[in-house]
Amino acid sequence: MTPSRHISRLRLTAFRNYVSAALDLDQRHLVLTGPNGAGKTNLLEAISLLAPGRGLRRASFETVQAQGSDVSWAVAATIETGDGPVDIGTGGAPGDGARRVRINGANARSVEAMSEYLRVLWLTPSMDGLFAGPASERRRFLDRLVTTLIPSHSAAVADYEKAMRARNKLLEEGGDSRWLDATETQLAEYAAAVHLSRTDSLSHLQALIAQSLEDTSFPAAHLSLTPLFEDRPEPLASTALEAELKALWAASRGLDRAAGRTIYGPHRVDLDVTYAQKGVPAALGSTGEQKALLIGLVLAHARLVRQRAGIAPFLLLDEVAAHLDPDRRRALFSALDALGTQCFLTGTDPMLFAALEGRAQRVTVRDGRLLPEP
Ligand SMILES: Nc1ncnc2c1ncn2[C@@H]1O[C@H](COP(=O)(O)OP(=O)(O)OP(=O)(O)O)[C@@H](O)[C@H]1O
Repeated sequence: MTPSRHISRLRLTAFRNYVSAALDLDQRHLVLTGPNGAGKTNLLEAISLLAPGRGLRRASFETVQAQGSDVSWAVAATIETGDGPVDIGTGGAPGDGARRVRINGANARSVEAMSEYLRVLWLTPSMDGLFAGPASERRRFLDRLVTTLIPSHSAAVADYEKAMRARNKLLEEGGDSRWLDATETQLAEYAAAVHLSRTDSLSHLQALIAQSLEDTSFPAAHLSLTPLFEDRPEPLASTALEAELKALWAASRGLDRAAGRTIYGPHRVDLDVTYAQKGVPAALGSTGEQKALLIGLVLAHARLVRQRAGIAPFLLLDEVAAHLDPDRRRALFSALDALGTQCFLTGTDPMLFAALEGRAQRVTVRDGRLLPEP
């Protein structure tokens, strides 16, 4: 059994509409209610920044700085790990596009260092259009999923994209073929790593979903990547995949030069999502059905992180309960309890969380102030 972790203290300074706020927490879930614009999502966003990346809004760090304040923004949390508390903090100076991370008072060597102590997953209303929206959103969703399992994945994707821009520039400038050879060798190395991490993570997720197909509270998804090559199967071994990609790019230089971009590669694949039981594309489901599928996916993802990384992830569920009928809401709360992880839920109506009874702490949010309820 994975030891449960929880956030026992949370502090926000000059973060969006919070001037300064602190909250003591126990192991239970946290329910945040309050009127529109109170700061509920902002608090979830603050927690999402305890993971690598730009958080659940994908905002720039200049934007999270409280407007009109010249105090540096900061989010700090004490995590109870089972081996004692760990203090994790992140923040940046006003106008600074970067952020720093501190762990137990010392500067961390990288943002990924936080992943040793906690993982964070989220579901927000902005993900509602995931299945019917552009492929780039699904790739981003997939890469976040992979990064929660393999923290170095986001850096691998960034390396791949950088090498691809270098290749595009060389093609545009009519670069020397030896430079192109070297760039494509490097690109193939990054591409194979990115692609294999994606396929590997998806196959683990699929295996875990298959084990719980009989639980129909939230429909199970079947996920697959569109093929990397149009006319042949993909090699499973890294070196063979690198060789195939290198050959493909060498052969498509003329085409890519004319197009002004690299046409083929892992940056073009799409994540196909269907209902596992019905085999129907996810995008054809009703609004409520798509939401239920997303919830099922996030629950499976959380179980996978717990199983593979050995850390039960914190779950941030923004305005999820409002979309569910009472039976599904109860099923969601039971599923959250079964995960054995601390969940943070938001909503405007406290009645939506009545079925959670004593299993959650409640906080009212008003104008960037946190008011715990007795
Ligand atoms: N950098 C910032 N500085 C100060 N205030 C900000 C900043 N960014 C956003 N806000 C304010 O935060 C508020 C939005 O908070 P948030 O999105 O957390 O609301 P919410 O409680 O989730 O509301 P809803 O129920 O409508 O989703 C808005 O009033 C917005 O103007």
